[in-house]
Amino acid sequence: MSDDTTTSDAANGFDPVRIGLVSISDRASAGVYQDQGLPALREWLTKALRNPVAWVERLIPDEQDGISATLRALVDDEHCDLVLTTGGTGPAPRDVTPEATLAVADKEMPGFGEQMRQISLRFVPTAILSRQVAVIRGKALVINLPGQPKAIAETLEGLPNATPPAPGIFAAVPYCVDLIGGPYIETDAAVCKAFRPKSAIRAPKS
Ligand SMILES: Nc1ncnc2c1ncn2[C@@H]1O[C@H](COP(=O)(O)OP(=O)(O)OP(=O)(O)O)[C@@H](O)[C@H]1O
Ligand SMILES: Nc1nc2c(c(=O)[nH]1)N[C@H]1C(S)=C(S)[C@@H](COP(=O)(O)O)O[C@H]1N2
Repeated sequence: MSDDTTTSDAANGFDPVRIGLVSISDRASAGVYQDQGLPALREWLTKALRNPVAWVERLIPDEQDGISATLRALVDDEHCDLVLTTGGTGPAPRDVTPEATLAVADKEMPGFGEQMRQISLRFVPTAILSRQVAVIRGKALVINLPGQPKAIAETLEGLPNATPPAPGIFAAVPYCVDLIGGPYIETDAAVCKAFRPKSAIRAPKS
């Protein structure tokens, strides 16, 4: 499946961003049930981001080589700045998303997986079953999220207002993308407040 469309106001003064979304599910890709992964990813990111976004979406089965090939294509050919996957992170025999992601890595970013499991433990005791990883490939950040559609918003947004707070992983994404030479990602603070050191913050757009 291929879909590359641009949404939002490209003339709003924010850097354009290319985002790859990959839903990894045997049953959704075979049409046994309707995919909810891509819509959930896109819905949350559309709320959270102020940049104009070009989306590149793929719905694929849990096949390790196919997942790696998709990630390579999104980064090397489609020039995505950020790629988010959903599904295939658990312990079942066909859950191979972390292996497929590590196979295309230049660098591992273990903090994302650690933080996601911390956040998810606030929602489900089975959070420890998710082996999600994040990696850098070239100038792109690739992050695995769990397959439950509701886990997408849970891990990206966290529980910033709970006691104690649990910052969502997306708060660290914009500065990570800065550091690898990508576009300056700006968020709606009401959905997700991006964390950057003061010296890395650009003047806000009016
Ligand atoms: N893309 C999806 N769309 C809708 N629901 C999903 C999707 N992926 C997972 N789910 C739901 O979350 C549950 C756990 O996800 P998991 O990735 O472990 O799926 P699975 O059991 O490996 O099956 P499959 O790969 O066929 O989706 C699934 O059983 C399903 O109810
Ligand atoms: N936030 C959140 N994390 C979660 C879950 C969830 O419902 N919410 N489900 C867990 C379960 S039950 C499993 S098996 C693992 C792996 O899921 P995956 O194979 O769908 O990626 O994610 C875990 N992490």
